Amino acid sequence: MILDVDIYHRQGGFSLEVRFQSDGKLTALYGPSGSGKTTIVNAIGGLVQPDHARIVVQGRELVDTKTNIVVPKHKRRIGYVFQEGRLFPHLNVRHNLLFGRWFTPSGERKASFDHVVDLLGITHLLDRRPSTLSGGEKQRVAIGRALLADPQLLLMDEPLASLDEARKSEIYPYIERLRDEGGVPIVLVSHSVAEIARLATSVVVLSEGKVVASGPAAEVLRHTNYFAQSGLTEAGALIEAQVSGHNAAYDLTVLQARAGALSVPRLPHPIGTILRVRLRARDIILSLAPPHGLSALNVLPAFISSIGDAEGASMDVQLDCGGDPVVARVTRKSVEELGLKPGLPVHAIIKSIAFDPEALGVAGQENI
Ligand SMILES: Nc1ncnc2c1ncn2[C@@H]1O[C@H](COP(=O)(O)OP(=O)(O)OP(=O)(O)O)[C@@H](O)[C@H]1O
Repeated sequence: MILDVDIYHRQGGFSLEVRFQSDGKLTALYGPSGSGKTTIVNAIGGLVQPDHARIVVQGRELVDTKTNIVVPKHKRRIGYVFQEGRLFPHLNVRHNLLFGRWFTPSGERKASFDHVVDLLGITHLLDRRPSTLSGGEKQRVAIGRALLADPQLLLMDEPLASLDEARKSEIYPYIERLRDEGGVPIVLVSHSVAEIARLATSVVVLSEGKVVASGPAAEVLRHTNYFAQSGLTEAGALIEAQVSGHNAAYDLTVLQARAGALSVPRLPHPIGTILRVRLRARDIILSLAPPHGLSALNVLPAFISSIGDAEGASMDVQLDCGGDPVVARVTRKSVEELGLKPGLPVHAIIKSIAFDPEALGVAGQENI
């Protein structure tokens, strides 16, 4: 187990009472403002001393208040990346990166400088000062600095929150590589369902200091009711699909998933690339009969596997599309009128807009 967390902590009028485990390479903590995400991260990192807790990282007990174990912050081997990079302005990138190393005992220095610099694409920036870097470049250097300290866990507290959408998209591939090739598990605090759908392998959903759901990303994201506020419209299924061809005449790329073939606006990825595709529940319509005369390109045959509880006017209908789990958010009225029930064969019509570039990420092996 990478992470085993059990915390009870009161601060002011807020009480945090959380218990979760994660074996994911990238565990996302998701929840509205004030739900306790930063407090958890700070308790793991040693910046907050919880009232009662047991925190185990990679089998190493960092805190157990029952037996009075509290490993001091500087001995926890936890890397931190904050929202703003917090680089030293008077040091160039190379010296900022090397700064992280000084605190690691020389016998435990494993991360190779060249590998980290290459992984994050910052080789050409080594002689520059932080003031000359873009926001995204600064964050990549901050991540590199944390990695070079050879942490057992990397905590990232909304590392992209201060960046605009273009800069975020620029940095996602590096976080994906870090997740897949960096060898250090990551805990990422995020407000954005789109971001966690792209990056996370495990998700912990928090609300008012409690865990609402936790588990593999694909499983948690399929339940739209966990994302009751801003995230509701972003939740849905995560499936893996392989680029199987490009259609130059129509500017389309064809992806092959277990669920079937999916056409999306042309992508730059070569044939064979495995992508993580997000099918938002709100972008899926159900039909009993195979549709005709429809502009949507993607229609997948499916069976209803279960129907969730009603949430106001809507319900989540969980589908089995050739082995791929897909979810459609439909009105209660439609569920009744169409007679939807488990076992019924249906056709899932996917509006092409669901395949925006943000919904596609390169999938590492076994990440879904
Ligand atoms: N030092 C403190 N003293 C008292 N209350 C605090 C303290 N630090 C945080 N809190 C309260 O604890 C609660 C959880 O805060 P926390 O920062 O963990 O939430 P969060 O989910 O990370 O929020 P955000 O997404 O806004 O960063 C909030 O109600 C906050 O006001």
